Amino acid sequence: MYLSHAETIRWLDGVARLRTGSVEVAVLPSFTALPAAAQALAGTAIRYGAQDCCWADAGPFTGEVSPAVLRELGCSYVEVGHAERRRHFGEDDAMVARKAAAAVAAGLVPIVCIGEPGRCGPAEAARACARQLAPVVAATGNATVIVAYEPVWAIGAAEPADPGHVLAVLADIRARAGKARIIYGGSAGPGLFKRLPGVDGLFLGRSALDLRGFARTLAELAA
Ligand SMILES: O=C(CO)COP(=O)(O)O
Repeated sequence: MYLSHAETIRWLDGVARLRTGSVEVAVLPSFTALPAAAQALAGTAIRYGAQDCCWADAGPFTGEVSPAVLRELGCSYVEVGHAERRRHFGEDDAMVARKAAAAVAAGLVPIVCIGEPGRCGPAEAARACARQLAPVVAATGNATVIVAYEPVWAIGAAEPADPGHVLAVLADIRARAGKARIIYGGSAGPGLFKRLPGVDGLFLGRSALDLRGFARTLAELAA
């Protein structure tokens, strides 16, 4: 929720012109911009998705957005369990797991956000992530899932988490997450990817809003 609708449309037009090479790129704009994303990204390899969804496809859930409708709008992905959803909107691990399962059932790939809430060592962080991940793994089985490891304290911060910390927690997540791809988020941007060997991708917040920075990060992933 950093951009106005008009700014989002201009940003999507810029995203459509990015050179993605071999890198899989997906953008997750506000719900209200999804039809514009479909239009702007048509004919490109860039996929799009939403930042949240309901755990039900239809019914009396005023104000919620159905995963089936997201699929109908051409979404490939949906983010669930972002730290801000957990903190401001009371989402708990069980609810996030239900959302992930509903996304899978609707034909979407859930991007499930997990991460320790405060600064701590990698062992404690891994325990927090394991608690968040377990119900998701139980609810989604063998389905394709992307896990976004985002230490909550590194989101919106000046710097990403230390690569040593990230890689230690990532190893533990990988052991629990089956074949899920694992991406890192939390003040990610240019210069980070090469410092995180073994991570499957990056989850960009603010830095993607600057298209030149986005392009630089993409070039580093393609290298
Ligand atoms: O939460 C994030 C992506 O969803 C990360 O945001 P920042 O990259 O702005 O820290």
